[in-house]
Amino acid sequence: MACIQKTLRGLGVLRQLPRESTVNQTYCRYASSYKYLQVDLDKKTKVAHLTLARKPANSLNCDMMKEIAMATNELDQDRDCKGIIINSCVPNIFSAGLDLTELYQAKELFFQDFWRSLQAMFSTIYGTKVVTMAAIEGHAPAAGCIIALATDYRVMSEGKFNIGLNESMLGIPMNFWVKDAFIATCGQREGERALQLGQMFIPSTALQIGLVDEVVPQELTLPTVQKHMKQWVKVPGGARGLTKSLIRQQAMDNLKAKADEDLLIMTRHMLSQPIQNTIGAYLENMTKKSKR
Ligand SMILES: CCCCCCCCCCC/C=C/C(=O)SCCNC(=O)CCNC(=O)[C@H](O)C(C)(C)COP(=O)(O)OP(=O)(O)OC[C@H]1O[C@@H](n2cnc3c(N)ncnc32)[C@H](O)[C@@H]1OP(=O)(O)O
Repeated sequence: MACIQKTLRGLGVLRQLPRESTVNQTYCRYASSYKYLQVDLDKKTKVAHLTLARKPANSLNCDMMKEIAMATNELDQDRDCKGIIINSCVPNIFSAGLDLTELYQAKELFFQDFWRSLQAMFSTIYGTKVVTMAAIEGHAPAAGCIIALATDYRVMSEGKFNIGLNESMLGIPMNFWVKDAFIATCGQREGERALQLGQMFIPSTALQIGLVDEVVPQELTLPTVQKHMKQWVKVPGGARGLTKSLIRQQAMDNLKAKADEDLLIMTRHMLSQPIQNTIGAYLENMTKKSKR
């Protein structure tokens, strides 16, 4: 979609994307194109599955975020695609959020690329006119939650899983477009509470505050999303897509206009010694935990 490509180019990312739409892609082309994703488009149903596939936890490194943005963009331009379902091939984990090993002691240039890739991943999913849904079959902290927030409909599995934006608990201030996406989904009051407290939610509470739309047994999560997708793609795409754009355009414009400012602020925060110490300590804890 021209609008997304314009935004992405405005963000200064995805320079490697082709300018022209690549229609008539085959099933195979998608399946074999990515290192950290499986992308399968069923030309009959016109629904694609974009499966996050970076074991052990689908933590989002810079390349994976670029791949997600590229795959979404390709599908967005494919006349054979009307809907994208994002799910995970890692049992019990949708995504563990940003790859903290890449954020720890990151060099400034690398961090800039990393952060622009996060902006691009979000804005590509958020801005596509194609229907997007998330099948959240496990944990979805921080950037895992951000992917889900960018979609049109979220179904989460019952179980001892967490979803939410825990940044302030980690001593890191929220940035504007993540805050906006959360408030657009859950409302001002829930946003004020959840984001200041850095709250993580179990599925039933996530449902109560509107962070997810449905909670079902794990084995029914993907089938439930597929059922809803079947309904949504029946709605005439032009009208539905334009309505979606109308609703989301302002947030997209804001992100585009303030992307550089966001990058500057986040570079200052994330590379500061106190936050680097927090990330280091967090990583150490995770290593200790997985050795136990
Ligand atoms: C601290 C910096 C925050 C920056 C905030 C910036 C604010 C701006 C806006 C927001 C942008 C988004 C920020 C983020 O996404 S920061 C990342 C936040 N993520 C988390 O806090 C989750 C961390 N992980 C977990 O809580 C658990 O792993 C999880 C519940 C997801 C799964 O638990 P489980 O017990 O099943 O699995 P393990 O913990 O044993 O993990 C398996 C292996 O995966 C590695 N792992 C997990 N998470 C990450 C990660 N985020 N980055 C890198 N690696 C990760 C873990 O170390 C295990 O590895 P090994 O098997 O090799 O030991």
